[in-house]
Amino acid sequence: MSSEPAIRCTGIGKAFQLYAHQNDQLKQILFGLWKKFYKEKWVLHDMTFTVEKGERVGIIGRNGAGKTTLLQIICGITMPTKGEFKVQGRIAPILALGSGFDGLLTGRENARIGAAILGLSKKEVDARIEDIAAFADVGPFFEQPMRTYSMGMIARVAFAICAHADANVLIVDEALSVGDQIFQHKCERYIEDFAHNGTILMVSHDLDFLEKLCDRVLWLENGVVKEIGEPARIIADYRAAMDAEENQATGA
Ligand SMILES: Nc1ncnc2c1ncn2[C@@H]1O[C@H](COP(=O)(O)OP(=O)(O)OP(=O)(O)O)[C@@H](O)[C@H]1O
Repeated sequence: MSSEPAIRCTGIGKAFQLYAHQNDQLKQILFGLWKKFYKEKWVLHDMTFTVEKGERVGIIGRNGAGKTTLLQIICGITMPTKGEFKVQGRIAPILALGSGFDGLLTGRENARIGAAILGLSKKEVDARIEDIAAFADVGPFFEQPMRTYSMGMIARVAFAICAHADANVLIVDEALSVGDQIFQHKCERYIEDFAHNGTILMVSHDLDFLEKLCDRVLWLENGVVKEIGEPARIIADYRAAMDAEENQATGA
């Protein structure tokens, strides 16, 4: 087994292109060689960190800090503007997978496609599809088009596929927040179980769960790593910063 980390990010930066007017995008395509018709919005800056094989790393930070964007880069959904990243092993991107579902296809059809995208052969998909259905536990909706699903039901199917994909790197973006309590606990048990053998990189606002699960926590602020290290310490610092800001805002 190679001693390379499961995830290595080196100098990752991400800028989105913001267009002031709708037709600026067309102008950019036609005349972009001569003039820039967009403003760059940098949301990640020079992010360098590694996640070792078998490590559980949580990512925390305020809304808009760049957590989802970072996970999307690591999952290959969006490209970094600067820097490089490398992932060793098979990724299961929980929730990100759900955003690729086709609303016209049934849960079963999307689950088959999703599992294949994650690398399962047709034979493996055939063997696991009923287990995926049972894990998702959306009842007869599994045979209905996914446009009829609630957010929580979409998350259930996405999570179920990832849980059966033989992945060794689990990327979780707030997957638990949209599920009901029963499903949340089922996912938590699955994640805790997965943590015995696999690598986990997980974004969550559930600080208690991250503190219990993770070996390290990364605090992302305005697109930079503010702190990374021992969960209890980082989470205490983060809570103190949030409390101080809230007190300032409310004049308490
Ligand atoms: N496609 C896009 N185009 C322009 N800006 C974007 C795009 N996607 C995200 N952003 C911006 O990037 C920043 C980081 O967003 P991101 O979703 O990564 O934050 P986050 O930390 O996951 O937030 P939250 O906790 O609210 O989920 C935000 O300012 C957001 O508005």
